[in-house]
Amino acid sequence: MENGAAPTAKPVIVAIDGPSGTGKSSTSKAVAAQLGLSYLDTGAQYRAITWWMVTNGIDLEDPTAIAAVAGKPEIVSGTDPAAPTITVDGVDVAGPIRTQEVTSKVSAVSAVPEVRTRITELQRSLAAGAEQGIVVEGRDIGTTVLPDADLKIFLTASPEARAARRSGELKGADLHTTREALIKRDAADSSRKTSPLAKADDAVEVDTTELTLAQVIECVVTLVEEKRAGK
Ligand SMILES: Nc1ncnc2c1ncn2[C@@H]1O[C@H](COP(=O)(O)OP(=O)(O)O)[C@@H](O)[C@H]1O
Ligand SMILES: Nc1ccn([C@@H]2O[C@H](COP(=O)(O)OP(=O)(O)O)[C@@H](O)[C@H]2O)c(=O)n1
Repeated sequence: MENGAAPTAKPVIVAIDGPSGTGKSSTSKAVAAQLGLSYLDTGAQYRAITWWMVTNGIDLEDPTAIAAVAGKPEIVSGTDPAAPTITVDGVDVAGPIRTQEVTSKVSAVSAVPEVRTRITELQRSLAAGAEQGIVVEGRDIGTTVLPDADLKIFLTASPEARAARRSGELKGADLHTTREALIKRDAADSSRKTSPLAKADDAVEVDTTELTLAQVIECVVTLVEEKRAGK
């Protein structure tokens, strides 16, 4: 090696997709932290643009109205897995993007092609700038945003397991209502025309229903290490 410098590993790009409550965020954050990679929660970006539209009184029943202002808010994502951040026009929206109102409206906003084009550009630019590599989680990362990712994972879990995990987070939330809302959002995300929630042909599917979070993390870390070792 010239100058005796240690060989630097090529940045690794990992795409993790799947429906709500399958463990994408928790797994992606932990894998990125363990392997020294950046981390991007793309759902947070769609939630952030939805929050801006709600706050600015945009008619979310009208895709043309959404498209007309899709370029207006400035969305900035911090990609440190130990402390991910999200701001809209300089305002920290990490809390407000998790309200029931935003959750119930995000699918309508994320289905609009102009919104997807805008957010996809941001995602590609963050992935390209990640020096060590990045774990990007969402719905269309392996299929559309980063089709050349080094590793693609598609997480699944039964609707019952996913609803139980979500209502555990939303303290006191009714299990049946949570399950119905989750199934409705998955259906909307899977059936939209532009870049729907889908498993890429070359993604590794991991059913997390019977696995602990620690087991899922270990499984993904092993898959990344195998890729890096060229297996
Ligand atoms: N394999 C698992 N077993 C049990 N709970 C899990 C598992 N994976 C994730 N969780 C929990 O389920 C909830 C939803 O996980 P999250 O990572 O936010 O999913 P997603 O990003 O796919 O919506 C979190 O409270 C998380 O701690
Ligand atoms: N790559 C992505 C990520 C999220 N989304 C949209 O953003 C919403 C919120 O995503 P999220 O990852 O925060 O959802 P949860 O898994 O936290 O429930 C999804 O329901 C989709 O409508 C998307 O369209 N494409």
